[in-house]
Amino acid sequence: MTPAARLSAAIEVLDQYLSGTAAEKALTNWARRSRFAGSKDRAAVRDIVFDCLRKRESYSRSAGGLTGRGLVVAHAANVTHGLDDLRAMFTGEGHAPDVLGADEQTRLSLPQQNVYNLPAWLASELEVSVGEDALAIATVLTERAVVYLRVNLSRGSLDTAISSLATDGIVAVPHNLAKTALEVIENPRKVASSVAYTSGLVELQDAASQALCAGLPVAERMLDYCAGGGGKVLAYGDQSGAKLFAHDANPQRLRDLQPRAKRAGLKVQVLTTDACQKAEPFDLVLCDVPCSGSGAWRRSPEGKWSLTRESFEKLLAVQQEILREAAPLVAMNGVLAFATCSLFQSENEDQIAQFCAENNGWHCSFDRRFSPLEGGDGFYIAYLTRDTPT
Ligand SMILES: C[S@@+](CC[C@H](N)C(=O)[O-])C[C@H]1O[C@@H](n2cnc3c(N)ncnc32)[C@H](O)[C@@H]1O
Repeated sequence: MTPAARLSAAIEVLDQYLSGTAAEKALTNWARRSRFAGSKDRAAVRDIVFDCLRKRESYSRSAGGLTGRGLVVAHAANVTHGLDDLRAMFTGEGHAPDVLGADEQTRLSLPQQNVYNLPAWLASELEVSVGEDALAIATVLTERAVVYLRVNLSRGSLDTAISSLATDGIVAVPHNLAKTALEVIENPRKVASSVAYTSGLVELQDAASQALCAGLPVAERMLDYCAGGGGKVLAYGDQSGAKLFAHDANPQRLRDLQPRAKRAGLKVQVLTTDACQKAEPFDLVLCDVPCSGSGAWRRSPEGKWSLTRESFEKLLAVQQEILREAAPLVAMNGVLAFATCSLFQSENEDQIAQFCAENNGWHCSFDRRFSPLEGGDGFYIAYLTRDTPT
């Protein structure tokens, strides 16, 4: 496909998304209809669509409306060099999008305003939570996410991983957020088939997520209560001698965990909810709860436009419910670690304050926010320590 034909495809996908289809589904539908598109075309169309989702508000302002074409015209104007380059893409010939109208060209020449690229209520939520960093953070969230790798130190050093990746054409450099973190600066799409990855020397994991796991307290028995694909329990396990357990309310979400554990050379015992109660106490229980995902909106930009106040309120209630469920599993003097990939105070500090106010015998012994301005995704971690009764 020509670059112009990829723009046309992105217009088609975005129109479907704007009429109510999830972006991933709209991309899959397009790929099924377009057997001629190779893997590079599919990746390029996906990149255009995701850029448009990240910058949906600023692009729709430039375009004078929220349409697939408007978003793609503004995207193209952002990545090409000047109006002549742009006109060369919008020729209406072959599979290229229609010629630019006079109105579209005039709009593109107007000065751009700084916008949050967030629904107004979420921009307010961000301002309340991070104060004067709000616009800078919202802007970082409109950029494409960096690909980070975690080096399994039990399998090899950072240097070994860098060399192994290089043999597969991948360039990676250490990142200062975590001592296990590598930032991929060339050929991130080759990672999944590289020897370093398939042999378990590296895993895909955000750098802030790695830092969060590395800081968790030392434990003999650690339960990851919301384990999902197991990213956190595996990161913790690589650096500790703890006996590892994993649970998730949705067992389907755990399906990648055992293959990943095997690749990393780790043993993780999966527990049902009942089995967690039989196996307690654990000296560390991590609750990486479902959240708005606001810290990771570079990766999943659709989330910022689909989140409603109602679904947000439900998430807040689920977060408290999970803390209530997990707390009895923690040993005396043990730690209930609460984590989100959210930037919002209401999902972070406020939840910890509410838990401590409602539950005697617990205190918050540590908390930390990771800002996307540090390079990784936004995260929050708090340790709730269970006090010995006096
Ligand atoms: C943010 S994800 C976890 C990601 C995972 N820790 C990782 O690092 O890959 C949140 C997980 O919580 C699970 N979950 C939702 N409600 C739960 C509950 N009441 N108890 C336990 N897990 C729950 C979801 O199924 C989801 O897999």
